[in-house]
Amino acid sequence: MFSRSVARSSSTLVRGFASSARSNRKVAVLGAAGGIGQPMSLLLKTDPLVTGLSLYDIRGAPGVAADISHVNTHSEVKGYEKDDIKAALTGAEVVIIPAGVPRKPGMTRDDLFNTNASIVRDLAEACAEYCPKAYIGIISNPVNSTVPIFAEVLKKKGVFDPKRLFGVTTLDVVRASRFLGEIKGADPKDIKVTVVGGHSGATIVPLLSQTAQGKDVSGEAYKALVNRIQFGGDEVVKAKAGTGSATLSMGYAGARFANSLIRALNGESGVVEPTFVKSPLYESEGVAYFATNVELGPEGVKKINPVGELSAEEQELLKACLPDLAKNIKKGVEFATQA
Ligand SMILES: NC(=O)C1=CN([C@@H]2O[C@H](COP(=O)(O)OP(=O)(O)OC[C@H]3O[C@@H](n4cnc5c(N)ncnc54)[C@H](O)[C@@H]3O)[C@@H](O)[C@H]2O)C=CC1
Ligand SMILES: O=C([O-])CC(=O)C(=O)O
Repeated sequence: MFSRSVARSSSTLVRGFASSARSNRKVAVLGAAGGIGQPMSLLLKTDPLVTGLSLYDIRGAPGVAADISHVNTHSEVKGYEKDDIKAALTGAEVVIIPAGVPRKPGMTRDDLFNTNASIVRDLAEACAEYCPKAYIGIISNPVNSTVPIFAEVLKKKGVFDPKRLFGVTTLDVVRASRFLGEIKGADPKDIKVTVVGGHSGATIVPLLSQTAQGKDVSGEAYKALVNRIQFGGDEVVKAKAGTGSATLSMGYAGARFANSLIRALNGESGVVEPTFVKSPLYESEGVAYFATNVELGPEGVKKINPVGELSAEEQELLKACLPDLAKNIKKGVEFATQA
């Protein structure tokens, strides 16, 4: 489906995965049999840069792996049962984690904390033990808290490297480019919107003023667009009416993030993805993790870009984001350090 020659000339998943120098890259997906895990694993199977896929879940991963393994691309696929996490993680260079429960209508992402915090903590312990040098992308919500939890566990185990841990916020930029494209009648592939902050409601801060197509959106249209980007997840939760949250668009976004990361690890320069990482930008305000455009390199995080020039509206959005984000981060840190 994604041919190598087409992939080389493309920078987006729409035409195929962007590709760079060939290397061996084993990717583990934890939560691989779930709503996100399955389509994301399928997309990773079609990525020419992924040479091995290790699919782990507490239930159902061997079946998903058997199914995906028939797709005729070169990578090897293996599925692992609940007690096989050691084998699943050993040798993994990139680990993407969508394990955990999704929202139902009426819930916030923070309402998932009680269930997902301990899932993420346990998976962090396993990663610390079996793949301490891996580059890890966290999808499990609430991302604003699960990333700090993961970091604290790695710190306790003495293996935390802030350059290797990422909260996956790619879906926010995917949505922003699609929604802005819709109102402008433009192809989303030509629209790049920087989205900063965190990954829930008011902590999601789109910087429309920094895009050619977004800077003249104003008044009610601006408010509606910002609201749709901030609450795009709720739109899907409502439409799915109790059966879950975004899975297919997240599978796409997660595979895109993994592809960018691997291209950077392979030495491609100029790979930039927005992602929620340990960041100095607002640390003095109690916000030790923050999403901005991050330049990725062979070491993982190469350069954390500042937010850049903000409009008056965006300054207000950022002001509203920071205290919420600080609370979410503190909650995660306290959970992991007290546990
Ligand atoms: N970062 C983001 O932008 C987004 C994050 N999410 C979050 O992703 C998470 C997963 O969502 P879905 O795939 O829709 O849920 P799902 O319920 O369909 O799948 C989750 C999978 O995780 C597995 N699982 C549970 N505990 C596990 C453990 N300890 N180890 C390995 N696997 C485990 C389950 O068996 C299940 O197969 C949710 O927390 C959701 O809120 C969802 C959409 C976007
Ligand atoms: O809304 C949710 O719960 C899932 C999510 O993070 C998203 O779709 O952005």
